[in-house]
Amino acid sequence: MIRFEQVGKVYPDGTTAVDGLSFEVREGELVTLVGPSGCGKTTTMMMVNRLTDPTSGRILVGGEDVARTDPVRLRRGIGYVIQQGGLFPHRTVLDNAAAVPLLAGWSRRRARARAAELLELVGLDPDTYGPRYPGQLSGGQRQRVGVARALAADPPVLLMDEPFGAVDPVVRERLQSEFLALQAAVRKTVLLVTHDIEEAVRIGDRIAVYGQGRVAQFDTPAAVLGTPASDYVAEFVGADRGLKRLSVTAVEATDLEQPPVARVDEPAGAVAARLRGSGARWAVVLGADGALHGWVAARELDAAGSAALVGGLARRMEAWVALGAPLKRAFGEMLQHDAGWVAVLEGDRFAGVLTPARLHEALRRSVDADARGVPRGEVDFSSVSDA
Ligand SMILES: Nc1ncnc2c1ncn2[C@@H]1O[C@H](COP(=O)(O)OP(=O)(O)OP(=O)(O)O)[C@@H](O)[C@H]1O
Repeated sequence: MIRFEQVGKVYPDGTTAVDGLSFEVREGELVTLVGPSGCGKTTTMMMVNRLTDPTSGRILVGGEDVARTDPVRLRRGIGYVIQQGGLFPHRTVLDNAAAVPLLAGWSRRRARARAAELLELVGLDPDTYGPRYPGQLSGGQRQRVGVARALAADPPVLLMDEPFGAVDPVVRERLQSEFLALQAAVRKTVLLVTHDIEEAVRIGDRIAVYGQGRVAQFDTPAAVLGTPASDYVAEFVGADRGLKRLSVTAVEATDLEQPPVARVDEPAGAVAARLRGSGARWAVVLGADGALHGWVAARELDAAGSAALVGGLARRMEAWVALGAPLKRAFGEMLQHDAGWVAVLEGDRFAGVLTPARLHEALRRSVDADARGVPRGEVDFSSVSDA
């Protein structure tokens, strides 16, 4: 969808910003460009929508050479999100979000209706935030408006330059999750610049790791972490790449243990006897439909009358993740709730539990798979919640 063919850029003062760039962003794919400051990431991006032109090679968007495409027409199909949102300070949030459709000649009414829809989509209530000015928003809210504005004309391609750069780490992670959920729904072809390797591996389908003006490695996050192409890449992704791997390895069904299970409508006595038989100290409690209801301790079953129903004794399951979520999320849940395990759900059905030992095995499996070049289960980021 976006294809770089031997692209080079030398600025008029003689600075070589990029040299010999060749890679392709497939339709619906999110590629992150990551690298140290000044390595040519922004220049790469600006050549796609012709804010600057290459001095050698060519760039194709949807099969068309951008050098032969009228810049105005080209930019209509390419949303652009820049750091801090790049909003017009003297226009309301609603009018900022409506800016691109208005430029494209939509009526004010239709553009505003579309803007309101997009604000809603990025989690901003249009009635509350629409009439405000950018100065009256938090950094994270401004970024969201920036994303809404870029999406308003429904362009197939999105360029994002450090879109989550100007906010604190907690907001940043939330914006990333929200954006990934949004991207799962809208499936744009995205080129996203960041200098944060953590962000690059978390959200990229593939990553281009930049050295000075060149791509040092172009591959999936798992491959970049697992088998860095050079010492430069290894150093850039960092010594803690084992930890980063937690972000890109999914919780799979085979990682799970199956604890004893009880139904809400079972009497406590029967379940207590079952647990005594197996030596287990607790059981997972499921509703009649197989959905997770909570958990119950053997001690509490013993203390209750044997005819009491398990459903009334169960406690809420605080620590849980969805199947396909990254291991990092599962580990985070364990730490946050001081839990020895987390429940894993598939939809709202209980799939099993992940224990620290199983988490460690999953991580090993992921390292081994990379060593053998075996593709691993995909991390389902839509399952990443902000709770
Ligand atoms: N208009 C320009 N004229 C001359 N040199 C430029 C111009 N714009 C950028 N450069 C140079 O080109 C190189 C690449 O810059 P670019 O902004 O693409 O890097 P970057 O990787 O996006 O950096 P950062 O992460 O700091 O934004 C740098 O050496 C920069 O100084």
